[in-house]
Amino acid sequence: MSIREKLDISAYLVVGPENTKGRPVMTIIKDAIEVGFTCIQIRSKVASAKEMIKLTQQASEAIAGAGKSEEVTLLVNDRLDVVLAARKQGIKVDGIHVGQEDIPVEVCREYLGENSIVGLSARTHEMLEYIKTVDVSQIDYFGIGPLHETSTKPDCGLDLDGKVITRSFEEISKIAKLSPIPVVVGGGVKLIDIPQLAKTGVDGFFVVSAVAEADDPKQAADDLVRAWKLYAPKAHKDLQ
Ligand SMILES: Cc1ncc(COP(=O)(O)OP(=O)(O)O)c(N)n1
Ligand SMILES: Cc1ncsc1CCOP(=O)(O)O
Ligand SMILES: [Mg+2]
Repeated sequence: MSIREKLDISAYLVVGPENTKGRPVMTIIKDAIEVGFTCIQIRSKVASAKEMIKLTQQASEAIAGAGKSEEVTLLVNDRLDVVLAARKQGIKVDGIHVGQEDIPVEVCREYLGENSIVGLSARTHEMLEYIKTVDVSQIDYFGIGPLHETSTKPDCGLDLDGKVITRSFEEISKIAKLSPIPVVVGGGVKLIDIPQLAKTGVDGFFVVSAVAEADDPKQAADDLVRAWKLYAPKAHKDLQ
């Protein structure tokens, strides 16, 4: 099976050095992988290209060290240059996540090739219509949100008039039904949201602070994974 066919975005950690309260990014990534996170995105708005490549390499090694190279997907946020440079160095990195203001998905696909993951943040304005009608031929999943406003990304969900639009569970359910490709929801997601979020039928949740800022990141990650598996209709029930 190709990495695109077996993509699992059910428990998705987005993380960079600015999110960990000074703790090593790699410890948090290792903890998340160990308890069952299925996707890791390296995201930093402050790290240099060199630092991003190093983080990508360390994350890739952490995934391999856990024996999960075939099941945990490693993506880089925004930085096509970092993915290409990492691959050039022989690092296994599976693809990229981009937003509406980033490098177009067609360009990402052209440079990364068919056997890569390209994730896209859905447009905030008239999201439902956008999800129904946009050409998804180059995309593997949509990132949508926010569920709640979040200080991790204060501009998340900013509509054309400058107001932050959060998404209700009802709206998320509609999106899950209508989207031709998998959907992952993030932005303010906490453990308490997981039961309702899982029942909307989306394919997963993504978090930064619920894990990276937690007093005990490993416990927080474990709680999230267990809750998702308990409540998501599509999830494996192996932890019950
Ligand atoms: C899984 C996932 N979904 C959405 C985003 C947000 O991407 P974007 O809109 O490009 O914003 P930045 O993350 O680049 O600030 C994401 N990173 N991951
Ligand atoms: C919506 C979004 N997109 C990329 S980071 C982010 C914020 C998620 O952060 P948190 O899980 O800390 O609310
Ligand atoms: Mg982006």
